[in-house]
Amino acid sequence: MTKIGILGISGRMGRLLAEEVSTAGATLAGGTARRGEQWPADPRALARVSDVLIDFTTAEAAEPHLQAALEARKPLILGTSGLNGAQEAALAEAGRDIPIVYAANFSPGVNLLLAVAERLAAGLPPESYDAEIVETHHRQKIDAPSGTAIALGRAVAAGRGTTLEEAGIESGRDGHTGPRKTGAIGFAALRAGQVVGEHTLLFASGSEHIALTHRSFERRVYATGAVRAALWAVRQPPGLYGMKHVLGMG
Ligand SMILES: NC(=O)C1=CN([C@@H]2O[C@H](COP(=O)(O)OP(=O)(O)OC[C@H]3O[C@@H](n4cnc5c(N)ncnc54)[C@H](OP(=O)(O)O)[C@@H]3O)[C@@H](O)[C@H]2O)C=CC1
Ligand SMILES: O=C(O)C1=N[C@H](C(=O)O)C[C@H](O)C1
Repeated sequence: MTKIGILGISGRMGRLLAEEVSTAGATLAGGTARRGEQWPADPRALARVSDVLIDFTTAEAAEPHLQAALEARKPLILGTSGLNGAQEAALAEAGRDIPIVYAANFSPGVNLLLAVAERLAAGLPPESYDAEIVETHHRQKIDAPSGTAIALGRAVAAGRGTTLEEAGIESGRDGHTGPRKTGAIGFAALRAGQVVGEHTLLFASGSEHIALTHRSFERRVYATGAVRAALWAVRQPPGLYGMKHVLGMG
């Protein structure tokens, strides 16, 4: 049985991941947490006794976790959001040595939505159709825009044959912003109550709107996907993969 180690096992996602490991017929190798009260805080020790690691923690913690996976030569499933460019570049580098599945969202629905977003963007010229992404999450979420919102923005940019950085980002508009920049991709983030995760992608021209909305009603959908990715990753050669590869959409 595959031994799965969970980095961040005390968290909202970590607790569900621990349940999903046994549901999927795998073994829980152990877990870590920041405070180390119930669980130890040493990712290296966990990596040594695990066949594969799953990380749902913070961007700050993701770096030492990546090092632990690299040192132990164990696959890593990374669901943590809020990584910066340098941290994402380090993942690409590490993918030369170990299998890594890095996904902003492990739900099947969101990964299909990403594919549809890219397709739609390819057919809707940016001169006529403004792309706006609105996301809503629970009040505890510490990063914005969400990883999924950024992934949607990247999908739109890819469909338009460019990158998010080149297209331009308009985020958190406030005050005298001036008119919208043609081709820019807009982001708005709401934090309210205990919303699990909602994302809407809007394409709006002067004469029509297309709005695509995904709502998660329970976090378990992410946990199930991440454990599925872990069982897939142990059979893969080194590489940086996404959930689309796990789902056979790559
Ligand atoms: N890709 C996807 O599908 C999804 C991604 N996420 C992302 O997963 C991450 C975690 O979300 P969530 O479970 O809600 O967060 P929580 O705050 O509930 O849990 C965070 C976990 O990480 C641990 N942790 C925090 N800081 C450190 C640190 N410096 N070193 C080691 N461990 C640390 C915490 O330990 P302690 O309890 O001791 O503080 C806790 O176990 C977020 O980035 C979120 O955006 C969430 C859902 C789906
Ligand atoms: O923090 C969360 O809760 C979530 N984070 C991920 C993100 O940033 O997109 C995935 C999901 O939306 C839930």
